[in-house]
Amino acid sequence: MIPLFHDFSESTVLVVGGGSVGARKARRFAREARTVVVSPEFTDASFGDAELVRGAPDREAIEDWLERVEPALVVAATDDEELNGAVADAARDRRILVNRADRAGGDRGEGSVVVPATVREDPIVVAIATGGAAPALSKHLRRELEEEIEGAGAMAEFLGEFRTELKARGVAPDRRRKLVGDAVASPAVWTGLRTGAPNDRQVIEDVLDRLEGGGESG
Ligand SMILES: C[C@@]1(CC(=O)O)c2cc3[nH]c(cc4nc(cc5[nH]c(cc(n2)[C@H]1CCC(=O)O)[C@@](C)(CC(=O)O)[C@@H]5CCC(=O)O)C(CC(=O)O)=C4CCC(=O)O)c(CCC(=O)O)c3CC(=O)O
Ligand SMILES: NC(=O)C1=CN([C@@H]2O[C@H](COP(=O)(O)OP(=O)(O)OC[C@H]3O[C@@H](n4cnc5c(N)ncnc54)[C@H](O)[C@@H]3O)[C@@H](O)[C@H]2O)C=CC1
Repeated sequence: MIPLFHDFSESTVLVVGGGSVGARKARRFAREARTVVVSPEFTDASFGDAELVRGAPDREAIEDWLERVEPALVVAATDDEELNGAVADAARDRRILVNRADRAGGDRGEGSVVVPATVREDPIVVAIATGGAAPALSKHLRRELEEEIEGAGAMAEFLGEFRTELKARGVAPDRRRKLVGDAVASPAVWTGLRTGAPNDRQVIEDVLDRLEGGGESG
């Protein structure tokens, strides 16, 4: 399987099954997509901004749901393996992406997607999967990485502005690459960002002074 980042902002995600797994997936997708959850019962856990629809679709009713909702992705998260299989088959027939919560391993079939453990340090996103071998390990690594990359979001924002500034000043590509490489490896820049530098413009000026002055070339 190949990791990709997918924009769901104009899409619908259909979650079949309203238990704790359905709720977790619904919370995640509802951050961005219109998310509809169908289930005869819903757990007390939060479903985020998802729309909850009571129902217990069988194989045929699933076809109707897909036709009506036109989802970009379907999550099969019921405790009924056969129904999850029917959801996956129906989605595949229509070339809709499908995430089965009750299947592990690499042999997942066409159009399968896995929901990874995710670390967010906006604008940075890290996705972790274990090929289905051990989701608990994905969760464990996610927690470790959350600590590890603290502050990297601010660095990403800073470097984004820094690159724009260098381009605006007409700095040649080779020189730009060197300056950006030096900035990202500079302990002083990391410390400045982590201790809440006054503003990125000032940091950019300081970094340019320092780097162009040859004081810190990394
Ligand atoms: C294949 C996959 C399909 C998919 O769901 O996309 C899948 C499948 C299964 N998970 C199972 C169990 C558990 N899953 C978790 C947790 C998470 N599972 C997630 C993803 C995935 N789970 C995909 C593979 C990802 C990878 O490759 O690593 C995470 C990362 C994302 C998310 O789901 O949001 C989320 C952590 C989020 C976070 O905290 O960051 C825990 C831990 C817990 O709940 O505390 C347990 C109990 C402990 C254990 O069993 O490990 C079972 C057995 C069910 C049973 O016992 O019957 C199956 C089915 C099977 O194995 O057959
Ligand atoms: N991917 C993951 O992270 C994990 C996956 N699992 C797998 O996911 C499945 C679901 O896990 P939980 O949410 O903990 O189970 P659960 O039993 O709490 O929830 C299942 C939900 O499916 C609903 N349901 C039953 N028939 C339905 C139908 N015809 N249409 C729509 N909804 C229906 C039930 O009302 C219930 O709300 C488990 O069977 C297990 O195989 C379990 C743990 C973690």
